[in-house]
This record gives sequence, C-alpha cells and structure tokens, in this order.
Amino acid sequence: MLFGRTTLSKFVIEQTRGQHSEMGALLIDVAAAVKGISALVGKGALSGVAGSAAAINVQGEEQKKIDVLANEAFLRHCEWGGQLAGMASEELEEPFRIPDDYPRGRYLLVFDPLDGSSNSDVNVSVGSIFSILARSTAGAAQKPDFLRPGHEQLAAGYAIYGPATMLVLTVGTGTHGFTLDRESGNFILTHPAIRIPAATREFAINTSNERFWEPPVQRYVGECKAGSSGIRGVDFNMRWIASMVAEVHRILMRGGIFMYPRDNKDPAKPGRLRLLYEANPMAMLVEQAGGAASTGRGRILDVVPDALHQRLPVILGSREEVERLERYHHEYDTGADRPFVSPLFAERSLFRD
Ligand SMILES: O=P(O)(O)OC[C@H]1O[C@](O)(COP(=O)(O)O)[C@@H](O)[C@@H]1O
Repeated sequence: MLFGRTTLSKFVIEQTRGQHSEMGALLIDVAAAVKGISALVGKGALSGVAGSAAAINVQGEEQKKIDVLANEAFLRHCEWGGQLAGMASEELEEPFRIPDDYPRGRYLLVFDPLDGSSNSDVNVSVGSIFSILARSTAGAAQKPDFLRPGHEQLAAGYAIYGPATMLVLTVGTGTHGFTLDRESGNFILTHPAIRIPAATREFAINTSNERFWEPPVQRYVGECKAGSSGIRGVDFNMRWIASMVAEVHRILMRGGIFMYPRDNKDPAKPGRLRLLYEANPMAMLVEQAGGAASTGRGRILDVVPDALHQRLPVILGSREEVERLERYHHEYDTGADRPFVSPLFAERSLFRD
C-alpha cells in the first residue's frame, strides 16, 4: 500500500520551505527529467536510440544518441520554470543560457545527464548526476559563476537506472533514497537517512590502470589484495562496475571505498572524473551519509574549480579507509613512509624462501 508514504515532491516541499522553496520546484523538474530518462533507458534496444550520435563531446569522448537525449531531457524540463540563472552540462562545452522568453532565477543547475553511458549498450546500470548552487544575482549566468567549491552546493543527487530506478538526494539534511513506483509514477521515500559504515572490507578501482597509479594508491590496494596474509590482517573483496553512479550507490547501501586516482598515463588529465559534474555532487551525498570524499590530498568539497570541465583524483566512501589513503598520501609526500614493497610481492618472496 503506497498511499500515505512520503513522495519526493512532499519531501522536497517540506525540506525547502522558506528560503529555498524555488529550489524545491526545480528539484521536482529534475525528477521529471530523470523519469523521462529512466523510461528511455528502460526500453533498451527497443528505444531505437542505441549507438553513437556520430559526434564527439567536449571531453573528447564519443557521444551516444542516448547521451544527447538525456541532455535534452534536463535542459527542456528545467529551463522554463524561472528558478535558474543557467545550467552547465558535462555534454556542453559552455554553460547553457536560459532562453530569453523564460524568466530567470538565482539557481545554477550542474549535471552529467548520463554517466557511464557505454554501459547502456550492455544493459548495466547507468545514472544521472546533478547539483544545485545559488548565486546572489539573477541575471544570465556566466562561466565563472559555476566555478564554486563543492561545499557551497545547496543540493546534490543522482538517479540510478538499474533493476529499479532510484533517486538519491541531499539538500544538506542527510542523504535520502527514493524508489520510482512505475505504476503511480511517483518517487517514494524508501531509504531515509542513509549511513555509510565507517569501516569496510570492499574496494573498487580499475586495476588495469595499476601501473599508472601513484605509490600511495599502489600501497593501499596492494595491502587490500594481500588480505589476511598482509599487514591489514583481513581479506578484502573487490568490485568494479565501471559506472560511478552504481559504485557510489553500492557504497551508500553497504559501505566500501571507490577510487579513481591520479595516474601518470596522461599528465594533462589529473584523474578521469570531473569535479563539477561527478566528484562534487557525489562528495556531498557521501559526506551527508557520514562518509568521506578526498583527492587523497584534501577534501573534494574544498577544491576551488578553475575550469568547467576540470578533472581530479577521487577517493570516496567509508571514512576509515579514505582517512587511511589520505595518511598514505601524506606519508609519501613527506617522505615518512617506509620504502614501498607490495605486500603481494613480500608474500611471494616468503613462498620462495
Ligand atoms: O573505463 P573505466 O576506467 O572503467 O572508467 C569507468 C568510469 O568512467 C565513467 O563511466 C565516467 O565516464 P563518462 O563520464 O565518460 O560516462 C564512470 O562512471 C566510471 O567510474
């Protein structure tokens, strides 16, 4: 029986009443965009939009038709309501200007319309990520207006299009999960006040990049892989879905640590993930759930952006493990760590002896 349960609309109206009631209206428009994308993604090959759009986006990546449509869904659902001064999308090189025939407001919407879209071809969970900032004036937003540190975000969230579609949201009062009831079309509050356990034995990283990682990350992952035979003394499990939304969702549900670290593959790109569209919203959601989010050398939410599409290393999840990685970076940077020997290799040499 779903009547009487808290819908997303009721939740945001209650949570944003007063100073930020217009943000509540904007969040309801974001939810409408997300429902449209969910319907499209859920059709799979039947949607007729599989494959490439024959275009390259601002990230130099091949754009899929579904990326283009998801981007359109956000723009069209959110441009008209009068709450926004502008939008910035991972798919667009420059900020989107609210058309002159619509009223403008004081909020900024930043989004990645379809993260991990290459997974949609193989029927693996994908998602949309968004965040909201405010500015003091309500004219058309310019690029510098978006370059605010993540701790100024007023709201952040993601939608995950998996077996169920969920919208996970924070407006600065904890992190809360809503499940789409496909029959009524409502998002229903099913996961109030999500908490990430401080300790975990599950890590997520793309280990095919291991040779490119910095030593503190090699040290940490080496120790996890050595498990009960190494200095951690416990066995760890590993996961890699290659879809950040799905990885963060798993961490919010049961703990864990997710890493996309700096590597030396391409010195021009300090990490793969984008500060504004991916790292900041996820960092706010994770912190609001009691977890931590770091570059390895500082809190993600304190990074002051210098470009719209800036990338950075991302380490987030269970607090104790994120703090351990920060300590390993500090020890490495200050020369205080012992010479690094992978515990895996140490183990093997024991066997040789
Ligand atoms: O190819 P890899 O190293 O597995 O990368 C996976 C990562 O790339 C992403 O898919 C982001 O890529 P896009 O922004 O290009 O969709 C993340 O969701 C995920 O964590």
